Amino acid sequence: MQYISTRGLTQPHTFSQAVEAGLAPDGGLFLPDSWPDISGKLGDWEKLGYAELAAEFFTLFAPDIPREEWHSLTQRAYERFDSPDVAPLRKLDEKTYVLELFHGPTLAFKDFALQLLGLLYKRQVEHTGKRLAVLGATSGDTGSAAIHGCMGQEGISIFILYPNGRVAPLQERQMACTGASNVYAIPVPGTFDDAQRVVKQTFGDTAFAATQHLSAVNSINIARVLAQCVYYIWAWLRLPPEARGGVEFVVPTGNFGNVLAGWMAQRMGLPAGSFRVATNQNDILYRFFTSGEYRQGDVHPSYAPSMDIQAASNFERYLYFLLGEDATKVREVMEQMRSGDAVNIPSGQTAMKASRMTDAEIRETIGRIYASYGYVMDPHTACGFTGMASDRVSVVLATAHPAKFPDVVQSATGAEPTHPTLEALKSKPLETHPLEATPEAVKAFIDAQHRA
Ligand SMILES: Cc1ncc(COP(=O)(O)O)c(C=O)c1O
Ligand SMILES: N[C@@H](CCOP(=O)(O)O)C(=O)O
Repeated sequence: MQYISTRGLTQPHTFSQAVEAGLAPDGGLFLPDSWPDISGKLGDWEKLGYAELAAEFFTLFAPDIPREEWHSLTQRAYERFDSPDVAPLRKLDEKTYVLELFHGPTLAFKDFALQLLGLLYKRQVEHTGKRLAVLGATSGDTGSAAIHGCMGQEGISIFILYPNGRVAPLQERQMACTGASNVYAIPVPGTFDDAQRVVKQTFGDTAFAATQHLSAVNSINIARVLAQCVYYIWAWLRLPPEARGGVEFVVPTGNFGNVLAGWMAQRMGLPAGSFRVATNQNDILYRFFTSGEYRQGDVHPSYAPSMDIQAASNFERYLYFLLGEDATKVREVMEQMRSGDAVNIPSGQTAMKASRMTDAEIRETIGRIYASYGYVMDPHTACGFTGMASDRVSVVLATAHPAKFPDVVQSATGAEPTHPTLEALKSKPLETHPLEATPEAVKAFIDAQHRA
């Protein structure tokens, strides 16, 4: 299997090459050039543990890495999760399940891909001898998960840009209190979208990217999305058989990587029913899926800060399919979006459902679900608990631990959620490297800190 770019101007890459690059040199996103059919494998996969399932899944997409090595990689990636199930599926009632994706080292779903990606980077450094500069933007969770996947690793420096003052205080501590010498937590002015734009512009300097061995750690990296497909398969296999076919996955969404992973699993033959994109008040995706118009607006800080996003990177992968896998059309539409114009796209048969929530509704929902089930959830997960389907089972993806966002959770439930990992961070010194939000500033900083 090879990996092609959504913009059609990049030579096909192997899995390892696509992972190393992250973003395709033509500015597009990598996708597999063919899709395996997993429907016949689900019966065998039902007996596997999480790490084994992930290994079997990846052997279909990355034949350049031997199967035994995949098993060793996934075993190591998921051994630090604090639940034996890795991704436990909790039943709230006959119609409602929660897939808990916050049992990894940084207490957010990003650990599923980033623990593995850290090991893939390590392997890459060992195989090629090249020192990698890993670069990413975060609205809070990707940054800490990426840092925990890479910190202390020989041959890797990691640079994470985040919007100054717009991530939760504990998320910032997870990035800036590691004490690791290869980690650079970089607050920049503006929003997550500004940080992500600067990261993409930095990759746009292909000579710089090549000289510094730059790799993208956001879900623009195809390994991120593939790793996230696995927990949809896992959850589907854990549902009662009669609930599986129609199941609706409800996915708190910002950069569109998480829900795209589920949709891709369905495209490979996972017989899931439907997907609902759950947004906060930054509702560009809600507006798209309900009207067909993709129009960027201003970002407004919310109780679910990791989803304060208006320019969802992975939407480009979805667009590629909506536009009939026509890379020329993707280039045209992406250019239209870049110049700030609204874009109208027929959503057609592949349309997902969508919902949105204001801050007041998020707080009310956390309180209501706690009162009804005794279940405490974080504000991103709460965005999923509206407009539940009445005719089928729903699985809501719980994307972060409530203790990462103690203020809103405490105001909704009356009790402060805590976690020992986060408590330990409170007394540690913060080390940040503030920069201007420009590719020039970022390149100069990487140049000064990273020995390629
Ligand atoms: C806690 C949490 N929930 C949901 C999301 C949305 O995920 P995605 O960006 O993959 O759509 C994010 C990040 O955006 C997040 O950090
Ligand atoms: N919510 C994310 C935003 C970046 O998403 P990614 O999946 O593209 O890395 C975050 O926590 O940073």
